[in-house]
Amino acid sequence: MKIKRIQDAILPTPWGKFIIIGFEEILKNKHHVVLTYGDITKNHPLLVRIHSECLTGDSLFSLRCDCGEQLKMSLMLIAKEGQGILIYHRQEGRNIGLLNKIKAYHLQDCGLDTVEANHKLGFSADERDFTVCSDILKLMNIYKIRLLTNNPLKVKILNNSGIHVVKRIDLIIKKNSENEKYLNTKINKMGHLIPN
Ligand SMILES: Nc1nc2c(ncn2[C@@H]2O[C@H](COP(=O)(O)OP(=O)(O)OP(=O)(O)O)[C@@H](O)[C@H]2O)c(=O)[nH]1
Ligand SMILES: [Zn+2]
Repeated sequence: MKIKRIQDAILPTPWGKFIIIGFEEILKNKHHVVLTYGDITKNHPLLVRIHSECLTGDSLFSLRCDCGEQLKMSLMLIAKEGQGILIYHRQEGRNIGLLNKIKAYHLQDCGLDTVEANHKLGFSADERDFTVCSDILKLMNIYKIRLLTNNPLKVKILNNSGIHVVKRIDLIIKKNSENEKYLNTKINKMGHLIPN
């Protein structure tokens, strides 16, 4: 396994006290973060969110996407349940990186959708690799999960990697005029299960 658990610490949030755990992806010198809540040895299949890094949505209040609201809702649902984990998967912009994502946003300002913009920049629609997520789950002895996501592809990828996703749980955020086109593209071109 190419990951190493580096350090645990307490992370108080508006929804309660989580434990933050820093992981290092050794060969890539890349850092990931896991938040756990409660006794995660209990109540398996465990409630899990794999949240892909979105600096603009998670930290800068962007309304272009649903990430910030999904992040908050995930932490709230995990705390409400009493135990669970969130993997903060540091593959910004579906793994094209922050600067390319800003280029993709500019192309979207010019009329392209999120998939067309990625293609124009020479990337596939989704460049993410979820191996590190299943490696982290296995390292933490978590093999059966209920996954918070609207993306059935994530479920398929995890199932194929030896993590049994017993249930997919919707994480629907209300559409607004700023994120409507983005969400509709995810529904129409990327197979996300979000009500129209
Ligand atoms: N390339 C690119 N990435 C984007 C764009 N908008 C958001 N992202 C990134 O998309 C990732 C989140 O992926 P989404 O497609 O929104 O959702 P998902 O993770 O597949 O599915 P959920 O589990 O339902 O959230 C984050 O890494 C964001 O930074 C965009 O316009 N272009
Ligand atoms: Zn986002």
